[in-house]
Amino acid sequence: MCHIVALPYPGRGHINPMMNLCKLLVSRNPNVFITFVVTEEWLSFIGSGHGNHNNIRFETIPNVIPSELVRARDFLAFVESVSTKMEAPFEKVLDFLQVEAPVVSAIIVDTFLAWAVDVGNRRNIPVASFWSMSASLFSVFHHFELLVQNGHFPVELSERGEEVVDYIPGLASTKLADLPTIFYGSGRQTLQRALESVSKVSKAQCLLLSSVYELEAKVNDTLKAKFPFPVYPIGPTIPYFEIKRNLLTPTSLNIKNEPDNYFHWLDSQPDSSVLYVSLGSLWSVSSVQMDEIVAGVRNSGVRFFWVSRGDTSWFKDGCVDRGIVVPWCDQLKVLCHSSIGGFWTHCGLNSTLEAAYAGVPMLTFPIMMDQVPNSKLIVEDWKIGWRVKKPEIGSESLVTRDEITELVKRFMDLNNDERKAMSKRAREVQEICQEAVAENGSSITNFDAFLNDISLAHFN
Ligand SMILES: O=c1ccn([C@@H]2O[C@H](COP(=O)(O)OP(=O)(O)O[C@H]3O[C@H](CO)[C@@H](O)[C@H](O)[C@H]3O)[C@@H](O)[C@H]2O)c(=O)[nH]1
Repeated sequence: MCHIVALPYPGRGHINPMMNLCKLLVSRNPNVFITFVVTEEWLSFIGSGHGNHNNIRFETIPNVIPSELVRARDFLAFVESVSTKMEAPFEKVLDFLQVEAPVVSAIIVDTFLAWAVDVGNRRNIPVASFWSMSASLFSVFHHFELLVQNGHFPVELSERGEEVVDYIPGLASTKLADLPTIFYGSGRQTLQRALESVSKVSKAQCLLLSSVYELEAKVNDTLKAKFPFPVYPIGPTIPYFEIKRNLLTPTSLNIKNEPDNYFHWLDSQPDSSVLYVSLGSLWSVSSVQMDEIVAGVRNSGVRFFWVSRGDTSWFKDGCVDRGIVVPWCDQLKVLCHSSIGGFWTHCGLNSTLEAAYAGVPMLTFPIMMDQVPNSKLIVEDWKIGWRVKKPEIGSESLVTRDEITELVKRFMDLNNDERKAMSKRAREVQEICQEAVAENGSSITNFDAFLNDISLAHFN
């Protein structure tokens, strides 16, 4: 029996891919047993949804960090708590597990929980660091010194945002304004913590990337060459294994017990006619900008499926005749429905990869952090999306309702030649993702190699 302890960073965009990776591991090998460690609050959010897997069980640590419900209000305080308060209770969980059989064979930890690498090393337990963002971004952090050496850090984006960075190993040329906001804009105070986390990876025994090898081949090769230990791209770490068989039969995606059965609504819409709108699980845009987005999409006359995260104030006049507003949904299943023709996204990596896997073109509206370079990947490198919001050079600008209306109309017009080319490319990228997770595909091969490493204690 191979007992793995999984420790995700406490946020939806990190817990989901870690859970998906764990489900895949136990499905590849029935001798794998996983203890998934989250805060008590997070267990209350996810327990019922994920708790029915025989070989995955939960352990909790107390709520020593700010609640998920308020963490976006003071992100710096949240990052500091996560960096300093979780270690001691996590050690207690390990103490408890270590007197139990089976012994812990490995820890998989989110890269941003740098301290857990030291915990594993002190106890002689191999640590696999899991990076839930793009491989390209990992390379940028890992080679941060090059930005400094080339005079690109620190800089004012308003003066130099158009300058090109072409020296990060494996990374396609990119403008400074397309680098993560943590370097030059919002979240800057947490940069030091992020850099420490990435540099701590060299003390782990393996690196798991949520990247699809073929979609970031150069940068994945660079990282493999860089580290003395295995680097495994295993993406997309999305729940494709839960829908794979149903992909081509939309009505069978129906969830019988879903209280608001939005799949019925989707079933009744024409193919590729619906714009799916979701801005992820945490961040929000300003309310002035939100007014413009809602008005712009509505005025376009395009059908829409809107995830409100419970805030329906923008739709209180009830005027949603061509659309549906839900508090939350089964996102990948929705994206795979044949009526979905586009995704207005904030470019979180999970959403990005879910759209890529589903072959759905994107309208990109990054809010912060890695979402900015993800937007560049989507639009310029993979060519499966258009930008709504240009990278910020200087002060934050508003995208108006009229601009949005015009863009959404063109984007959802299936007869538009530019749109046709983008849809074709989206299908090619979809094929790349689906091949990566097919038997003998790059990600599945990497999963198996990782499992083999753990069971043979091959790390080092
Ligand atoms: O109605 C919904 C909306 C979202 N989701 C899921 O929520 C997750 C959202 O993840 P992501 O798209 O990555 O966005 P964030 O929650 O914002 O993710 C954080 O974590 C990501 C991975 O590190 C980063 O790329 C983002 O910038 C960061 O904000 C995905 O699994 C979605 O499938 C649902 O299940 N239902």
